Amino acid sequence: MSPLAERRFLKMHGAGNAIVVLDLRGTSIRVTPAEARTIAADAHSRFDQLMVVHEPVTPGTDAFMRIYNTDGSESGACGNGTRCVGYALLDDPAMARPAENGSLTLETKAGLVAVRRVTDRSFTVDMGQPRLRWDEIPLAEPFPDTRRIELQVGPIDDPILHSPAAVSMGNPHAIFFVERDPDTFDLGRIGPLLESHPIFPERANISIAQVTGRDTIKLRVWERGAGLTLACGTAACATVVAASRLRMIGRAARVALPGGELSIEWRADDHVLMTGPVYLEGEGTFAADLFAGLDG
Ligand SMILES: N[C@H](CCC[C@H](N)C(=O)O)C(=O)O
Repeated sequence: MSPLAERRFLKMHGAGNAIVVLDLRGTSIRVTPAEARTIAADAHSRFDQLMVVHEPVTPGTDAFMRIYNTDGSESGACGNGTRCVGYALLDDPAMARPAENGSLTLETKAGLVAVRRVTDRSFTVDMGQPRLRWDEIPLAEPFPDTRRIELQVGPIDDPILHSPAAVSMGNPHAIFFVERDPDTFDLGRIGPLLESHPIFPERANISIAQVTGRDTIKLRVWERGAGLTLACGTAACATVVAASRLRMIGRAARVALPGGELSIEWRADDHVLMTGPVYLEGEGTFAADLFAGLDG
């Protein structure tokens, strides 16, 4: 029987991004891609990202997080999910441990993030610094200027989308800036084509963004390994950085996504701060036979 059977999880969302939080501290259990896919496929625990909390690795941090997409792939960052983990480690009766002044330092395979409470249901995450060099995104070709890369969708002489920005927030993002409403593009069809384009050796999250004011952006996201989601925190961060680099906005914006609004600031010290809501839908335990069909 899987060591995950009958373990408790929290069902949450951050601005509509479906998140499951699982606490594996005190165990040596590591969720396999197949187990993550199985959890995502169950109606009680479906997620866009699964946030697994492990014992801290680096001294001075509070926990190590592994982040799984619906397809079982792992990501180095998840903004909405990190706010949900912040809530769980500060407020959940079973998961909370004493924390320094209501803030936590969490580690992922991409580095450190810091989360702190703003209000009862709002948290700010310091997502760290954006990675902007072509080989940090990563891209398959040495683009000297990642503010616009040579990539387009549609006919060469009349592309539907072209010249996206490329940014990593610990995970790869391509952002197409458009003049008209992003909802008028068929991202459900375009997204999967671009997610796995050879220019992205680790695939990519694909965003379509419309700058609607000096500090407002409308954003739609096709997520790597998860598909269309109602919100994506790292995409919101990547989009503000990209728009700022292109002088389309200053260094902060409110980003409107289908599931809600996120406030992003690319601070002068190069750290990107994201503030947004968390919502606890409930909790559950994985059925004893949920993983029965998995070999090994
Ligand atoms: N929804 C997440 C992003 C997950 C990124 C994941 N799709 C990947 O990079 O593989 C967020 O709020 O930042």
